[in-house]
Amino acid sequence: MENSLGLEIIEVVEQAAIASARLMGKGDKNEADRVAVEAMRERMNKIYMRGRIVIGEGERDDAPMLYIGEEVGICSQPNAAELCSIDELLEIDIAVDPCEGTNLCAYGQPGSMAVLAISEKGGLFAAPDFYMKKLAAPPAAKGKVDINKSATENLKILSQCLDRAIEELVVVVMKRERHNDLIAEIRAAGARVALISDGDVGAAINCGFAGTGIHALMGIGAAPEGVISAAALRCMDAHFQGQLIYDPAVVKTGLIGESKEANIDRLKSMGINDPDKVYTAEELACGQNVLFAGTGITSGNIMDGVRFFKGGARTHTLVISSQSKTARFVDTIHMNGKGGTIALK
Ligand SMILES: O=C(COP(=O)(O)O)[C@@H](O)[C@H](O)[C@H](O)[C@H](O)COP(=O)(O)O
Ligand SMILES: [Mn+2]
Ligand SMILES: [Mn+2]
Repeated sequence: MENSLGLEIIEVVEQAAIASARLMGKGDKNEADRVAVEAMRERMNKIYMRGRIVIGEGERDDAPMLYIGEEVGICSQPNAAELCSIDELLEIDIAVDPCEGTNLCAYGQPGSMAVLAISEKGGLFAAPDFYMKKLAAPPAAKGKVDINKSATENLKILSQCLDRAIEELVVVVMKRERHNDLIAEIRAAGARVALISDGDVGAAINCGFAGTGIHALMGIGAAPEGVISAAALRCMDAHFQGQLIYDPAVVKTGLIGESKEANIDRLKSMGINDPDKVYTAEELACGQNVLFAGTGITSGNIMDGVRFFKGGARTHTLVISSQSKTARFVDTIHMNGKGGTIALK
């Protein structure tokens, strides 16, 4: 999968990032999202693959978005058998967030990125558009920290696993009312809190690398983003746990259905009978082969954002593979064919 689709998948996130980056700082998050979706779909439909979106923009069957269940790629066409090889006809599941951190992009803030994860059919958890309580931590703490433990206990464990004082730990938390108690607890335990307005996929991935200055992600974000984060962290052997949040009272903001009871029924109808189950990274991205790719739209801790120059654009992409156990940084110069000097710096 990595060999046959790797480069194509990189171009999918690169094209989405370039499209969104043209709208960076324009204050229009919906448009930044729309162009990324269109660019992603256009590029995906040029790939010899039989793809199905399992995490996308929702079940909108006639919306011009990458909707859940949408089939993408040349080998999804009815006459695919004539066009594609047996390998290309293998079904691929895809989780996308064409513009993760639309607000960040729209307001010219760091950390927005175009991301996706792929695996063979059934290899990614088809999470409902609910919220998810998340815990991400570095490989050294994998399986040792636990989302069922308090933040205070987890910070003690992290401190031992990383061999640094709690005061030297930084935990990323989304700045939301629902996290006020969590933030107070982390601070009281002695650790430092990095508050983010958006973009918890990037925050989770930061935990997988040493040297980012980020040691954990705690709190509640969106479930689809949780699956994409889990895919990346599973490939890195880092820690990720997620638990669906179905009670609107816990989330405080955002619309997640009429009531807790109605949400439990919705989960049951999707085959999720234990709504309180804690999922590991390996359960959320259980495929034998999992590939994550993300291109910076605006610059962040790990990836540079898109830089435009007279003759084209330059992108920075992170590709993480469970198959080859690699995290690759791909620095691409896109030439628009109209001449102009390529700036190396
Ligand atoms: O910040 C986020 C927004 O994602 P997007 O809509 O693709 O730009 C995500 O990283 C969050 O995980 C999540 O969507 C968020 O926490 C849910 O929104 P909110 O109700 O504002 O907390
Ligand atoms: Mn997102
Ligand atoms: Mn998005």
